[in-house]
Parts: sequence; C-alpha cells; structure tokens
Amino acid sequence: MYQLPYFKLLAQASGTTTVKERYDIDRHDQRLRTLRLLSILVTIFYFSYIPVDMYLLPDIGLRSVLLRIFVVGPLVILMLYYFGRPGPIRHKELASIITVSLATLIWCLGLLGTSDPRVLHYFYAGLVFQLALTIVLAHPFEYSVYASIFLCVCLYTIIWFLPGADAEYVTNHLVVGVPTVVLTLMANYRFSAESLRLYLQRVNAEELRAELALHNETLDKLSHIDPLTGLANRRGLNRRAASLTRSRHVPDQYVAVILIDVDHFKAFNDAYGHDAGDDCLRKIASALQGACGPQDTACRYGGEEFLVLHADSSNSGITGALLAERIRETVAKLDIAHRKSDHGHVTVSVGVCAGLLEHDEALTHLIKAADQALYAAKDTGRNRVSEDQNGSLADV
Ligand SMILES: Nc1nc2c(ncn2[C@@H]2O[C@H](COP(=O)(O)OP(=O)(O)OP(=O)(O)O)[C@@H](O)[C@H]2O)c(=O)[nH]1
Repeated sequence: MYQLPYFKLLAQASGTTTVKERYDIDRHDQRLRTLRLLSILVTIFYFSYIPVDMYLLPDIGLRSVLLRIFVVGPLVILMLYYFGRPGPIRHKELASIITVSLATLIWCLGLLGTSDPRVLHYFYAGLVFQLALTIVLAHPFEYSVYASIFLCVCLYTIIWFLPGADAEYVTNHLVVGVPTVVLTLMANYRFSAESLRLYLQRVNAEELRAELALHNETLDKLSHIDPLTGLANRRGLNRRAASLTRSRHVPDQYVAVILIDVDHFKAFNDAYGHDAGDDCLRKIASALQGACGPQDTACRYGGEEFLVLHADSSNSGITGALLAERIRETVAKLDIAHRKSDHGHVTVSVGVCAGLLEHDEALTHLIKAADQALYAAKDTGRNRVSEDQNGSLADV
C-alpha cells in the first residue's frame, strides 16, 4: 500500500531502533521548549478573547468567563505541569492537542447558551482552533489529522444547535472550513516532513564527521609510525622532542640521543636476502623497545639506523651511555646469525650524545653530535658504543 514519504522515513530502522524513536528521543528537549512556548502563547491568545465574548454575546459573557478561567485554566496548568514531568515528547504533544480540543469543545458548549443570532458570525472563530493545532503548534502530522477530525466533528455537530443555523449557513461555513482544514493539514505535513528531513540530514552529517575524525586519527597515527618495525618514524620523533621541549613540568629537559646502526647490513642482505634483512630489522626494533624505559622514544631513523631519545625525567640514574651499552648487548644477545661478521652474529654500533632540549633546533645538534660518535664507533671496529662529550669523543 502507498505510504507517504514522511511515514516511510519514520518507520526506517536506525541502529537498533526506528528513526521515529530516535527522532523523538534526540529532539525531545528542543521540541519541548517550542511546545511550551507556543502553548503559552496560544493560551494567552485564547484568554484574550474573553472581552470579545462579552462584547459580541453579552448573554453568555459570564458563562464564557467562568468556563475559560475555571475549566480551561486548570487544564492548561495541568498540561504545563505534565510538560515538566519525564516522559516521551509525543505524550506531551498529545497532551497539548487534547487541551486544545477540549478548549474548543468547551467554547462550543459555552456558545450553545446564547440566543443572539450574531453567534453564527462568531462561530467562524472555531476555525482558529484548527490553525492553532496544525500551523502554530505544528504537531506531528498524524496527531494533527486525528485532532482535525475531532475538531470538525465537534464544530459541525454543535453548529446545528446554534440559533438561526440552517443547511445554507452550514454549507457556507463548510466552504470556508473545508479548505482551511485541508490546507492547514497540507502545511502541517510539510512542516513535519521538512523537520524530520533536516533532523536526518544533521544525524548523517554528524555520523560522517565522527567517521572522518576516526579516519584522521588513524591517518595521524600511521603518519608517525614506521610500517616495517612499528616504531616511531622521524615525524614521531620530532613530535616527542617537541613535547619534551615544551614540557612545563621539566623546563630544561636533559636528554640523550642514541644513534644505532646495524653493522655490515649490506653484507647481511647480500648473504641472506632482503626479506631476512627486514626480519632482522624487526627483531632489532623489538629488542630496542625492550631495552628502553617508558620515558624513552625508540624510532627508526633511516634504513638500518635507529634512534633512541632517552629522557630520564624520573631520575632513574640510567644515563644515555648506560642505555646505549644495554642496547648494544641486547642486540648481540639476539644472536642473529651473520656469517659475514667477525662475531658470527648481527651487531650494532652506537653513538651517544647528551644535552639540553632547550629549543627546537637542539635535537638537530644532538643528532649531529651522536652521528659523529657513531662514525667513531664504526671507525674503531664496530660493535661498540662511542660517546660525544662536549665535542670530544670517548669509548664507553
Ligand atoms: N632488508 C632491508 N635492507 C635495508 C632496508 N633499509 C636499508 N637497507 C639496506 O641496508 C644497507 C645499508 O648498507 P650500508 O649503508 O652500506 O651500511 P652497512 O652495510 O651496514 O655497513 P656499515 O654501516 O659500515 O657497517 C643497504 O644495503 C640497504 O639496502 C630495509 O628496510 N630492509
């Protein structure tokens, strides 16, 4: 069977629930705020008609005042109280529809007591209730349809009991009434469908934004990680160094830069193949991480070159030179066979330089010095640690 697009959208699944349920929950506060404000405005409008009653139909003026104040008044207070209670927004919207419908019924019953024929002109004001329901309060379309049917039954039943009403008068009234009901319901349908469409658009945009943020986070992580070893890459190192430089807790961060280069790695690749070379780099990377403390950052600095940024802010007493020696030993203990090495297994040469990370360029200077120390370690036989001590090199 054909279903209006608005109802089709409402019935669609949204996660574990339907769009309708999610729409009602997500928009509860906003819809309640609007409902409360508009209900108060419609009530003021309703009560402002008391002088009109008294002027047009003085014989029922008092009855009108009493009905409006002592019957509709408490109904409105009850409705506003109910708005403040926890509960689904649809129940609150239903409560406001019932209030308007009862106010219409009470107004109609009030008019029944008059013998003044001018009541027929005034009865057109009954259609204002229709406007309030469908356009001003702009309830969900399905509720507006039910309420409109109730209003029509109410108005066009009572009309026959008004003084002077006949078939011709009722026909004239219908000529205005029917288009009012149909057109305001059409407008209400558009409001309901449009507000649901906007809501869904916003939900989609939010979901896309969250997805994008997640992708960005993953991309950010990937861009700071070396894919072969899983260690930080140069970008990751720079970020860590920048965070140390700007650390407020340690104004002048004392660090050691430890540069590690695999010895005779070209020969290793030539002897065992590139895949075995990759595997060797992965093993050395995980050995590095094992030797480092939680404050240290191990990164793959280049092809077969690694760098550890040692920041001993917890004052454990482990100096850069000590850590460098530990790294050298750990790699040697891996005992990765290397028949082209004098030692028979893979070894590393290490250069160390310690200093203050007081500004952004400090890291570059420390790396240069550590690199000099690394050259010295290579030149003096490899498989050793060499330390740069303020420009002069020393073996550890
Ligand atoms: N398997 C593998 N090899 C790499 C990778 N990156 C660089 N290499 C190789 O590492 C080797 C480095 O060689 P060299 O710079 O000559 O240094 P070396 O042979 O280690 O000699 P020394 O450093 O003087 O002891 C080159 O053969 C590169 O191809 C990598 O990601 N995987």
